[in-house]
Amino acid sequence: MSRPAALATRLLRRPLVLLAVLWLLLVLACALHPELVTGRDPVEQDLPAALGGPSAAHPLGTDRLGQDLLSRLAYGAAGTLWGVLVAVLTATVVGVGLGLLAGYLGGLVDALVGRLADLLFSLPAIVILLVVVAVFPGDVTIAMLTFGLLLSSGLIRVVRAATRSTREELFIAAARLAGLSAPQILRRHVLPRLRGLVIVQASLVAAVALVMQASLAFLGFGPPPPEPSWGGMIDEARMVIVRHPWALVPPGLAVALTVLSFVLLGDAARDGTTAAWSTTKLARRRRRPGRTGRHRVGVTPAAPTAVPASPAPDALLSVRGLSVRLPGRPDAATPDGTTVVSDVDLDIAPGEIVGLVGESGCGKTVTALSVLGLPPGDGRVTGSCHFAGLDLVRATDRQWRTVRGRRIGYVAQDPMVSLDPTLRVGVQLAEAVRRHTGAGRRAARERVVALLRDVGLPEPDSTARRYPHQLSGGMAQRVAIAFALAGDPELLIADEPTTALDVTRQAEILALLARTSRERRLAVLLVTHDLGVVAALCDRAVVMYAGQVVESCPVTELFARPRHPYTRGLLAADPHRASGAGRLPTIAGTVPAPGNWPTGCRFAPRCPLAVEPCRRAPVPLDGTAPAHAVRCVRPDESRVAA
Ligand SMILES: Nc1ncnc2c1ncn2[C@@H]1O[C@H](COP(=O)(O)OP(=O)(O)OP(=O)(O)O)[C@@H](O)[C@H]1O
Repeated sequence: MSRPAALATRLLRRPLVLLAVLWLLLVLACALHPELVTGRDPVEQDLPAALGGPSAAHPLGTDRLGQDLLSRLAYGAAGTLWGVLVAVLTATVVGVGLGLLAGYLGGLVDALVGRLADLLFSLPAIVILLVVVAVFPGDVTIAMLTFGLLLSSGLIRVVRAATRSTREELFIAAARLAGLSAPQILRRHVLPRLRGLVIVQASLVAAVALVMQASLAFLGFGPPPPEPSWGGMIDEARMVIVRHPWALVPPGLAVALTVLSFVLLGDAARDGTTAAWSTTKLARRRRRPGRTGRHRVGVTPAAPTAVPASPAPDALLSVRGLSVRLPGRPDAATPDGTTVVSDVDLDIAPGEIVGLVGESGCGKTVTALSVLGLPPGDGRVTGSCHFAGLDLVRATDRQWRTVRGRRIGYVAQDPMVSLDPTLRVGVQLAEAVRRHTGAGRRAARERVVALLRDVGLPEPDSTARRYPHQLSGGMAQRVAIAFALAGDPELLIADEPTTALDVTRQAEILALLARTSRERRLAVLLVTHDLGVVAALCDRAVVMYAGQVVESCPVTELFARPRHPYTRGLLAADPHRASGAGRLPTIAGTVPAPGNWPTGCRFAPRCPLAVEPCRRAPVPLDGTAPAHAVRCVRPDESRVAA
C-alpha cells in the first residue's frame, strides 16, 4: 500500500476522525454542487411558511422571509470554504516561508522577520479587518487574505523555532557535508519534519478564519443579502431569536461542526505524518554529550600563526598552517573568540589512509570539519588546504558544491543522527547519487542497490526500503559509508566511524574501509582516538595535542620510534599494547582547554621531560625530516630518556 493510502486508512480507523472527514466532505459537496443536496433556490421566498420549523418541504425550517434554511446553508458553503482556503493559504505560505528563512539563516534575516512577526501580532485584527471591509465592501477574498496575513505571525514563530532546533541536528550537518544547498536542505530535510506542526497550525487558522468570516457577516460585512452566507444566516436568526430560536441552530451547528472537524482532522493528520519515523526506538537514541554542543571557552593566548608552506606536490590533500577560531559571544569572557586548532599541517596521498589521533578535545573533529569548510560554531578557518589543486580555504560556494559530498565524502561518528529519520534509506541514497552523478531515477535506483551491496549489506533491496530507525548500528554505519561513497569521492573523511559499534561490527567496518580504499584508490582521513585502529588500518599517523600537530609519521615509525613524549605516553597507555601485568600507565593531568593553552609547549605541564626552554616560547613543528615531523624541543632526548 502506498504511504498516503496507508496514512488515510490509519486515520479513518478513528471514529471521530471519520465523522470529521464525512462532515467536511459533505460541506465540500455543498460548496461544489449545492443543487445535489437541495432542489430549492436559496433566495426563493415562501412567506406563508416563514419562521417554520423542520418539515417535509423545508427539512431545516425557514427564516423570516420563508427562505429554506437547508438550501441557504448549502449555497452558503462555497463562499465560506473559499474564505477559509484563502486565509489558510496566505497564513501558511507567508508563515512557513518566512519562518524557514529566519530559522535557517539566522542573523539579520532572523531579526527582520522577528520584528515583522511582532508587528503582525500586535495589530488588532478586528480593527484592520473592519477597515478592509469598509474599503472593499463584500469582498471576502481581500478580507480573508488580510486575516491570513495577520494570522501568519503565529506560524512564523513556531516554524522559526522548530527550524532552528532542526538545523542543529547532526543529519542536517551531514546533509551540508554531503554538499546539499540551503534550499535543498530546507525542502528535503527540514520541511518534512515541520509537516505535523504546520498541519496543526493550518487547521487552527482554518477554524479561526471560519469563525472570523462568520463574525464579519454577522456584523453586516459579509456578502450582501439575499446572497446566502453562514454568518449572514446567524445575523438573521439573531433578529428573531426570541420568537423563533430554532433559526439559529442550523447555521450555528454548521459553523461549530466545521470548526471542530478542522481541528480534529489537523490533529489526526499531524499524528499520522510523524508516526512513520518518530518511534520510541528513535527517540531513545541520544547524541553523545560533548560532541556537538557549544562548549564554553576561556581566555586564549595569541595563536602562533605560521605562513602556510607550499603544498606537497604528490598529495591529494595538503593542509598547511590550518587554524580555526571560534567566535565568542558578546557576553563571554573572550568576546573576540577562541582559537581551537592552530597551525595544522598534514598531507594525504591518493589511496593513503591517514589516522588523526589524540585525546578527546585535541581538535581532531574541528580539523576534519574545517577541511570540509564547515567548522563548528561558525568558526573562521585560516591557512591553506589544497585539494587536487583547489585551495578549499578560499573556495567559493560554487566550488564547494563540486567538492563536498562529490569529491570528498564524510562519515560521521553516529550514523543514526546523520541520516534523516523521515526518509527511507533508498530515497536518501538515490537523491545523493542523482545529485552527484546526474543519473536518472532508474539508474540511481540501480546504483543505490549496487552501493548497498558494495558496503556489504546482504539484502540491499530490503535495506533501501527501510527507515534509519529500522537499521542496526552496524547496518546504519554501512549505509552512512554508502552515502559518503555515492559521489565516488577521491577523499573520505571518517570521524570515529566505529566508536558507536560493538567490537565485531568495528572490525567489519574497518575492514570495509580498508577494502574500499584499496579498490577505489580512495584517500582516507580517519579521525580516531584508538591506536589499535591506527595500527590496523592506517599508513600514516598525525598526532594532535591541544589543537596542534605534535608528531606526524608513517605508522610503522610511530610504533617503532615515537619521538614526542605525548605520543610515547599515548602508546604506553594503549590497552592493545598492555602486557597485562600491573596497572596501565596514564598521562597525568588533562588536555588544557583552548582558552588556557600555555605559551610555550602545550604539553609541557604534563611532560616528564619538560625543561625551561619548553615553557619559554611556542615550539614549531620540526620540518627538517618531513617524513617524521615532531613538535618538541628535545625529541631525541625524549627518545633516549623514555
Ligand atoms: N561548537 C563549538 N564551540 C566551542 N568550542 C568548540 C566547539 N566545537 C569544538 N569546540 C572545542 O574545540 C576543541 C576541539 O574539539 P574537537 O571536537 O575537535 O576535539 P576532538 O579531538 O575531536 O575530541 P573528541 O575525540 O572528543 O571528538 C575542544 O576544546 C572543544 O571544546
